[in-house]
Parts: sequence; structure tokens; C-alpha cells
Amino acid sequence: MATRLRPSSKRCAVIGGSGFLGRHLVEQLIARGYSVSVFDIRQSYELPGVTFHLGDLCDKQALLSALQGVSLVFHCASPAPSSDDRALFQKVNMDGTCTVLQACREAGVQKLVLTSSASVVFEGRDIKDGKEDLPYAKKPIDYYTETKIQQEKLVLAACDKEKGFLTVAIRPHGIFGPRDPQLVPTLVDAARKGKMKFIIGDGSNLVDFTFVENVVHGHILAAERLRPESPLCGQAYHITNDEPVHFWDFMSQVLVGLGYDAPRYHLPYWLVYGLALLLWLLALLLRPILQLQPTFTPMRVALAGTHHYYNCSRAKEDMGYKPLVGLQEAITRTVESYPHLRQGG
Ligand SMILES: NC(=O)c1ccc[n+]([C@@H]2O[C@H](COP(=O)([O-])OP(=O)(O)OC[C@H]3O[C@@H](n4cnc5c(N)ncnc54)[C@H](O)[C@@H]3O)[C@@H](O)[C@H]2O)c1
Ligand SMILES: CC(C)CCC[C@@H](C)[C@H]1CC[C@H]2C3=C(CC[C@]12C)[C@@]1(C)CC[C@H](O)[C@@H](C(=O)O)[C@@H]1CC3
Repeated sequence: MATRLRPSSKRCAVIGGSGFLGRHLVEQLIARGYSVSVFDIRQSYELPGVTFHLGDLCDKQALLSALQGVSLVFHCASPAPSSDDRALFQKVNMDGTCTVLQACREAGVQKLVLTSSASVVFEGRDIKDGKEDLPYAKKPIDYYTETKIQQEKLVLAACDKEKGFLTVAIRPHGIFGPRDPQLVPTLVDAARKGKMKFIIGDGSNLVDFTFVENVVHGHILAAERLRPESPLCGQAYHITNDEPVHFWDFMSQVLVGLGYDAPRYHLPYWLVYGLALLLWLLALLLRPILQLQPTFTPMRVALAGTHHYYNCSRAKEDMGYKPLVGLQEAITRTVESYPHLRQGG
């Protein structure tokens, strides 16, 4: 019989540790004296103190070998929202998360911190200062959101103090920062194609964008405060920059910072949303013969034209969370980190 290593409290695993958030989390964990095993389908960097285990999180045996001697697991793996692949989201975010839970229990892991998303409550309608008690979206706009809801439910329901397996979910919103493959690159790509001239709606909608280092801080606080007697067990926590900003001001700051023009002309929200829906249907119909990836998806248009900002006082009260980096500094640092995406660069 295989011997099980005794879990050490400073030994953790990051599932999805090769990704944008995962890598920032790994770097901070190393700086705080943890030894880290990264489990991912790819290896995107090397770092002293980090061991890479390549595998799919749907494969329990592969997970089990990576979780040996680990007491704390962060699960921040997911297919990219832009893939819009229902089968893949179900397999990885739902079935795969069940496998992660089984593997954690079998390997004797004591704590699991899930990266969920504030979007689990977003249905395309305004959310102002939303608290964690908002109901899950009944009609999620895309497959990504649909499976993130199921994933969060699975993880929170698995919290079991008697069996010594504690879980918590972090719900960040609009993560940005250096090395993000999604927000800034998509924005710049759209600007280069001349698609960022327009403001969707009247431009007054307030939203949260959260600097990646603040999201990492929230994850580590949650892990360290998660104990049998703490209020964190089986709960979800919003982690934001706590500085809602006008969506189009944020986009303009990033674009202008990189040398592009800010969007200027207004288009009615419902017109753009309707067009995005038509385009999505067309892409779905043509999928067997042609792979279309529209820039303006219904989800992106909804996010660009509504209020969606969240209250993070639960995280402040229960885990002493406070953003470490303010929004202006975060935007400056992010813009500076993308010299290759500058206009003419
Ligand atoms: N980026 C955001 O704005 C945002 C906001 C809220 C929540 N989240 C959540 O944060 C987490 C991290 O997102 P990110 O932006 O860093 O994404 P990312 O794509 O950069 O990282 C995800 C990582 O998961 C890995 N992965 C995917 N499928 C896997 C599988 N089957 N087995 C093992 N590894 C697999 C990928 O290889 C990648 O390294 C995700 O769970 C996402 O839902 C992201
Ligand atoms: C083409 C324009 C209208 C917009 C260009 C920028 C967009 C690519 C981003 C603006 C808001 C971003 C965002 C996400 C992806 C990238 C944007 C749409 C998420 C949907 C990614 C997944 C997360 O879980 C969501 C969350 O709740 O944090 C993100 C919400 C914001």
C-alpha cells in the first residue's frame, strides 16, 4: 500500500497555477514561505520552490500524486470564458471539480479555497453594491457562468467540519494586472480593428475591476483564516478593489495609456445587445463548418452596459481584507506592463 505523506501546513497546491491569477498566487505564496505544487495542463514558467505536476484535473490519479503531503489546495483552474464550449465547461468546472473534491478528501487535504466569480449572480441586469446573499443567476448569460455557479455550490456544500475538510469560495470581479491574457489583450485587439470607437449605453454604469494582487491577498487571507471555528467555513466572499469605477472610464484609461483613442460615440445598449445575440446564434449555427469568435458577445455587452459592483464588507469583517493596491496605481502598473501592446509597438 502506498504511504501517505503527513500534510504540512506550509505545503500547498495550486490547481491552475500556470494561469494568470494562479501564477501571481504562486509567487506570493513562495514569498510567504510556502512550498508550492502547481497542477495544470501546461507549464508556463519556472520558479524556485515550485514543483510542476502536469495533468488534467479530471484525472483523479494525476491529482492524487500532486496532492501528497499537501494540507491546503487552491483551485483556480477553468477554461477561458471566451471558449464558449459548453461540453468543456461542464467537464472541467463541474465534473472536474467533483474529482478535485474526491482527490482532496482521499489525500487528506484539510482546506480548499475555490476561485469562484462574482458573476455567479449576474444575469445582465444592474447590480449595485451587491452582497453575497444575492441569489445565484437563474438565467446565466453564458456557459462559463452557468458552470461557475454549479462549481461554487459543489465546493461550498463539501465543507465538513466533522471530517476536517474545510472549504471557502472567493468571488473576484474583473481581475486585471500584468500578464492578464484576457482583458487588456482583448481590448487592444478590438481597438486595433477599429471596434473601440463606441460607448455602449450612456456610459454612466459603475463596475468593479480588481487588481490581481488584491485578489491574491484575498485568497491567502481566506486560506489562513479558514478554521473549524471561523465564519468562513462553507461561505462565499466578494473580493474587489472596493472602488467602483465607470466601465468606460476604466476602458478609456487603459486605451489612452497604451496610445489608443478613447471610445467617443454612444450606441443604444439594447441595439448592441440584440446584435451580439444574433451574432452568437450565427456563430453557434456555423460552428460545424466555421469557428467564429465575435468580439462583442452578449456577456461582454451586458458587462459593458450595466452596473455591476459588489460589496466586500463580509471579507473585511471575517478575514480583515483590505485592498493592498489602489485602482489608479493598479491601472498605471498594468499599462506599463504591456509595452508590446502599445499603439505602434
Ligand atoms: N480573469 C478574471 O477576470 C476572473 C474573474 C473572476 C474569477 N475568475 C476565475 O479565476 C480563475 C483563474 O482565472 P484566470 O483569469 O487566471 O484564467 P487563466 O486561463 O489564465 O488560468 C486558468 C488555468 O487553468 C488551467 N486549466 C484549464 N483547464 C484545466 C484542466 N482541465 N486541468 C488543469 N488545469 C486546467 C489553464 O491551463 C490555466 O493555466 C478561474 O477559475 C476563473 O473562473 C477569473
Ligand atoms: C469588447 C468590449 C465591449 C469589452 C472589452 C473588454 C472585455 C474583454 C472585458 C471587460 C470586462 C471583462 C470581464 C470578464 C472578461 C473580460 C471582460 C469582458 C469576465 C467575464 C471574465 C470571467 C470572470 O469570472 C468575470 C467576473 O465576474 O469577474 C469577468 C467580468 C469582467
